[in-house]
Amino acid sequence: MAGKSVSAGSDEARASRESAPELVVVANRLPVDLEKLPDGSTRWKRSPGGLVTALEPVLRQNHGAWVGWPGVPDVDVDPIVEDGLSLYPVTLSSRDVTEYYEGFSNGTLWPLYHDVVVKPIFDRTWWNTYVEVNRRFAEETAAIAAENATVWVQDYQLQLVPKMLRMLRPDLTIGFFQHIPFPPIEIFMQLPWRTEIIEGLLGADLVGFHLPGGAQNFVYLANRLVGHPVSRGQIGVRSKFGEVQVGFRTVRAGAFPISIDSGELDELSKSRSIRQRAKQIRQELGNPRRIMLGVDRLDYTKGINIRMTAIQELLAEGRLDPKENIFVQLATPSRERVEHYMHMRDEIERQVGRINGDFGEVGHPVVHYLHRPIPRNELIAFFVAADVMLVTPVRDGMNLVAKEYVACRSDLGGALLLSEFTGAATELRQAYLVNPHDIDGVKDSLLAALDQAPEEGRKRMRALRRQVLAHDVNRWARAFLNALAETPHAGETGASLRR
Ligand SMILES: O=P(O)(O)OC[C@H]1O[C@H](O[C@H]2O[C@H](CO)[C@@H](O)[C@H](O)[C@H]2O)[C@H](O)[C@@H](O)[C@@H]1O
Ligand SMILES: Nc1ccn([C@@H]2O[C@H](COP(=O)(O)OP(=O)(O)O)[C@@H](O)[C@H]2O)c(=O)n1
Repeated sequence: MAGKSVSAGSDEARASRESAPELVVVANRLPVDLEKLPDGSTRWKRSPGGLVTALEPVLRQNHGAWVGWPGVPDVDVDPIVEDGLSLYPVTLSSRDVTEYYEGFSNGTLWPLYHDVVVKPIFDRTWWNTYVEVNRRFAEETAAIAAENATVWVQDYQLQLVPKMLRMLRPDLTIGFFQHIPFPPIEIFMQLPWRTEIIEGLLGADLVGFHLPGGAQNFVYLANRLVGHPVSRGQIGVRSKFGEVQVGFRTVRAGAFPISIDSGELDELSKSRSIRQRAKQIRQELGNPRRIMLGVDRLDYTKGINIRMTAIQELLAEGRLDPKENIFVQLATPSRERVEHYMHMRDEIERQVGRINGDFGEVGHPVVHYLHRPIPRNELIAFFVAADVMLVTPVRDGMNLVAKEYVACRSDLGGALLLSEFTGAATELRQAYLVNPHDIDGVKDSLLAALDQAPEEGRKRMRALRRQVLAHDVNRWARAFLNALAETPHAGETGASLRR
């Protein structure tokens, strides 16, 4: 792979950086996944998700590059170097996938950062592999980034990369964005490697979070665990950053709530083909009076079991008529070899079976459950068809699904039931907000959303759409990159980007 045998600081490496990328995104996954076909050949498939949509145009404008894992273990793929956007794959072995991705990232950090909803596993072997893989990402990035380039590291899988990268390439301007919640102090303090993680993040010039609370927690921990002087004021949204003084460097921390390509979704959802498909979906479901919808990765943080319990109890109490109300749950398979994910799948599938067993009829199940990825346009048609969208996580960094639903409702129809414990709830105040731990509250709000008067529904949806359409993903990326360009280090190195 390019640059691997050349040390980042050598003259040879410096010379080869003249045409090198000035903006580099580093993320656990590449924007494309390598797919292995039955005949043994491979092909690239675009990865879905807001991150790719957000960053791809900015990267193209700046002849940028993306460093990441191609999504399958044990494949050594060559970089794809193009004028627009270049891709630099980082190879992960099967052991890396088990210990760094499924283990430390998703068996330790994911549950710890999501309020310890399930018990995190603290395994020293996993930690060692996490360090080793983070080093590999840092080395790959150091080898390809242009002199004084801007590097934007993404998410909890790569929290050590900023410090490692700064040591290899002090000329770089480094940003980091955390896509999941950054936990309260008492929870974070459980982590045996808490100081190393904070020091890793402090290698960045700007550390971004979805919410001010996450940024505030980080600043506090930088003082408590590493003893750095820190600012004391309240951190705002896209403004009023926190500061940590690391020797002569000032590290900033800020809140930048991510969003979606709202304009594109709005347009797509108005197209004739999507409208027709939405109508057809209703027909295929037997033209029920009301359709409830859930769309999630199958993850225990998403509260899929909670909405099932609420529906089951409402049916049992006779407050929801199974002949008139249908629930569709679209669940994308996720992290399937991690134990807690297996348990959650079993629990959900038991609930589906029980509800249909108790309340369904032959040919008329109450719950329609699909466990597979859904094509983008099909998903949009479901959003258009649904009367109530159920988003009930026990904790979620943002939750883009909630914003996607709103963007797809130019007809001002539908209602959004939204957990208070999602990042999205801080912006989508006109949703039916619920505490997912309060099942009675969830049931009452679900009925209120199903029975809302049309004018009340339109009023809420109009306000929600105003928020989502005005704050799109492009604005998120620009706000972060502009703040990064204004950090003291960026000023010194003269980093400037076309944005
Ligand atoms: O890569 P996977 O292990 O398959 O997981 C998918 C992504 O899940 C997480 O998403 C988070 O980011 C979203 C966008 O900021 C946010 O809306 C959501 O609340 C988060 O859970 C994870 O953080 C990503 O790294 C994964 O790629
Ligand atoms: N069955 C599904 C479920 C989600 N998705 C997409 O996956 C993304 C999920 O983002 P999110 O922020 O809500 O949650 P995470 O899965 O990133 O934690 C959204 O863009 C969904 O539209 C999908 O394509 N198919």
